Amino acid sequence: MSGLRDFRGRWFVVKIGGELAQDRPRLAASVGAAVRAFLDAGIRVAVIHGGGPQATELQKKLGLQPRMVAGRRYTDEATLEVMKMSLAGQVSVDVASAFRLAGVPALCTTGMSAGLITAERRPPKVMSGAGPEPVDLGLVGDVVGVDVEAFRRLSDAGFVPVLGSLGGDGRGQPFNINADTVATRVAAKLGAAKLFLVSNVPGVLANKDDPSTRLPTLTPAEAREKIASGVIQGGMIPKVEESLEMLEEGIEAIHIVGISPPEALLHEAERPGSQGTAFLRG
Ligand SMILES: Nc1ncnc2c1ncn2[C@@H]1O[C@H](COP(=O)(O)OP(=O)(O)O)[C@@H](O)[C@H]1O
Ligand SMILES: CC(=O)N[C@@H](CCC(=O)OP(=O)(O)O)C(=O)O
Repeated sequence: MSGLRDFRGRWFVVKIGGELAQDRPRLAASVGAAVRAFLDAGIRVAVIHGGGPQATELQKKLGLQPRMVAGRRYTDEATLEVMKMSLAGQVSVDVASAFRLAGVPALCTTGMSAGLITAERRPPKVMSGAGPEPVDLGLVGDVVGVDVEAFRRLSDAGFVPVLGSLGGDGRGQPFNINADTVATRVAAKLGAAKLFLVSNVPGVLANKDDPSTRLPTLTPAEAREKIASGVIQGGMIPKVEESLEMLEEGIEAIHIVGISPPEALLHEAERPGSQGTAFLRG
């Protein structure tokens, strides 16, 4: 067990899945309260949020057909407009509202602002689960830079930077980026002590349909075995794969955790493995 004060002056990065932003009071009571406690302990916090379900709903309202390829959204010009509207609009304001409720000074924007997240267009790639041909996802970006100094200045000024998962290149072209990807890259570049991927499940489950089968801790070797044996599937695969890659780049611990009970995130930070799944190095 480690006290939060042991992390004074270090960074914690928290990723919020879009689904969680749909219930603001619940988000405030769980993630909001935990972030408030981190700040009170002198920890620097950055937040990345997604907005997948909201974007899908808006696409459908506009008569557009969402096209997901191996968990990533094919993004043409019209889809990028939808991502701007949902990530920088609806979800950003809903997340700001939850943090306001929790007394957290969140500055909500996207990675497009200043030079926070630099991205470049992802070249066509063969993707696991999407056949043998390289897939061109359109205006989807890879993170190639994080302005660590800008994060630090916002934190020094008393703000919690909260970013929707858009990034831009030197010519100002915005790209849609998976929010788990942004969060893992930001955590690695900030040298974060902890990354929390807060999702709609309580952690990695031995049986994905039974929340009582949560695995408290996983080493990289165990996690790879669980992917190979099919225990970890679907949306959880990229989350775990990216996490393992980032552990190698220096993040000390990654926690996949839910928001039920509301104290789950805070208790997981204090006692790794008590409420979620903690990935620990080696
Ligand atoms: N072993 C597993 N443990 C937990 N969740 C799993 C597992 N295998 C597959 N999943 C699925 O992964 C989903 C979480 O990924 P995703 O929907 O991409 O989350 P988010 O929107 O928070 O990024 C869960 O809702 C669950 O359906
Ligand atoms: C390229 C790509 O797939 N981008 C994601 C960005 C939002 C996201 O990641 O939202 P969640 O965290 O709610 O899943 C998307 O368009 O859905």
